[in-house]
Amino acid sequence: MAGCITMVKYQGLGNDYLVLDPNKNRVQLQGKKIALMCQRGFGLGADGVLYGPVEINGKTGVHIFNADGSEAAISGNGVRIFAKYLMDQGYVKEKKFSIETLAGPIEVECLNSRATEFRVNMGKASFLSKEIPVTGEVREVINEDFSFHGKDYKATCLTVGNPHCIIFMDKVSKDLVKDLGPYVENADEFPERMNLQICRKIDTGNLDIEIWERGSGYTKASGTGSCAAAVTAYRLGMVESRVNVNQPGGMIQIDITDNGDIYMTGSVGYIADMRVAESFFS
Ligand SMILES: N[C@@H](CCC[C@H](N)C(=O)O)C(=O)O
Repeated sequence: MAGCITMVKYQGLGNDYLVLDPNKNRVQLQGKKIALMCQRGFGLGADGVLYGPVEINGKTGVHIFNADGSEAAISGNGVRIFAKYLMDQGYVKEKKFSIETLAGPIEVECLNSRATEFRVNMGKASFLSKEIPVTGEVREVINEDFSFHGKDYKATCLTVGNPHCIIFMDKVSKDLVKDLGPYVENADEFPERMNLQICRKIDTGNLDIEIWERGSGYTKASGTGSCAAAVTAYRLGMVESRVNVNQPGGMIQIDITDNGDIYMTGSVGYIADMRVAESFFS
């Protein structure tokens, strides 16, 4: 249809993204337009936008944007969604391939014929303050005292390509993370802002998390958030190396290898092909 932009909507455990393919559309992406696209009232409604396939470091890659238009180096659900998009569109025929992101190359493996299950090597985590980043002297930020919105918490911070703060609680809920999330996301200690997961240990093989995403707010699932929660619980000796991370949108399975690689296994669902009026981008 003349004068329209095509986008494809997918979800990973209810964490929904719009895929905008520059090979099929001539558009200039700007933060405020991404934010408008993601709005659930005046826009198409999504937790973020995946812009690709594009060339990153000479390889096939994707740019990942949050609902406020900010760019994230990595998204776990986003990478699984983009892997499905590449297969659905015929860009990729193999079952194992790599997707380049601003956090580096991510190895993905399609686990079924419908391309709805993927296993992803998300790389290694770092708890080092200067890599996350967290202000203050260089140290590992493990079970450290923080004060958010006038209340004291023990928190662990790490990067899995993007920054995460993990706070263990006896009870987690949507209300709790929505109350605390904005204060953690924008705390002075976090120069690049922060993703928050509040986390409850169910047993040595299961965690329960609620998520407040940097740049997107409350979401039903987070792949990198699942990795961050599992690796933190493992580092603190709370769980085994295989952890089911339960969250409102479903369960993501995390495997931590002896050399510290984090494997994430989870589902992806196609939602719709969308035609968007070009005026929407003007
Ligand atoms: N939901 C995503 C995380 C997206 C990026 C995050 N909001 C950030 O800004 O780092 C996931 O599945 O990892």
